[in-house]
Amino acid sequence: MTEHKSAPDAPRADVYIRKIRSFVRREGRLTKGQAGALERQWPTMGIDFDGQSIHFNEIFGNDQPVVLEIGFGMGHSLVAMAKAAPEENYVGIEVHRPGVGACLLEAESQNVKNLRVMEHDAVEVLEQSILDGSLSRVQIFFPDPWHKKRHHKRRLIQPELVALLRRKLKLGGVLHLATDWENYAEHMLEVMREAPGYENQSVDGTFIPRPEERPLTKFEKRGHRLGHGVWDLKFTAI
Ligand SMILES: C[S@@+](CC[C@H](N)C(=O)[O-])C[C@H]1O[C@@H](n2cnc3c(N)ncnc32)[C@H](O)[C@@H]1O
Repeated sequence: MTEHKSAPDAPRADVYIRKIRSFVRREGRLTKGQAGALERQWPTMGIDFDGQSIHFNEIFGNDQPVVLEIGFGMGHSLVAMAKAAPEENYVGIEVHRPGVGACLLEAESQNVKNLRVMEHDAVEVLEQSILDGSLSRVQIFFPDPWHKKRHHKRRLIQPELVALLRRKLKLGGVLHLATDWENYAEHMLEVMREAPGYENQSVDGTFIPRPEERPLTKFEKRGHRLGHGVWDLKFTAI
């Protein structure tokens, strides 16, 4: 694994993997609380995306392991995980501004310090700014399932993305995925089985039991209400 890009501050225009977005930008209105938290906390907890390399040790002021969550929604589970593990650094990337505001509001009320957030497309951040071998864990919980077959190409979990994530993970790092949509769970397993450089942590080569460290997320609760199952996958970078 390379620890650094050869030209650390050059945008990686050569590695763009796709233009199909996994999200539709919604102009959600911020609550007063979310807007206030964004204003107060962004200067310390926000990372502006500028296409340049991000050096986590400089941002956090230490070299603790870094956990990245993609699409954290309202961020409550991300804040709970960061609070429960002060010996790790957490970075969340989300495109939905009210979610970013809600996450900062929760982080503020929980006095969480080992968390930074970005408001941008995670795929672009990974392609352009996150250094190879810099992540200890990546978690993607309940990504949009894009139910209709003609929309499956919008699903975040695709061979190109998991290959990109493999480069960003350290050796021995972990990719943790969860979904409440059976067809997406099968798709994730298929993609991961074919992905070079990963080993399934499941004893039977499929899914793992729900890990205790994953707090209940908003979308998991919604899945329960709708009578959906939940599928967790954990793969180690080898
Ligand atoms: C179905 S929600 C799940 C939210 C949360 N993980 C949960 O379980 O409650 C998926 C989230 O992923 C975000 N998202 C989708 N594609 C993204 C991308 N490329 N970069 C960052 N966030 C993304 C969406 O804005 C949305 O908030």
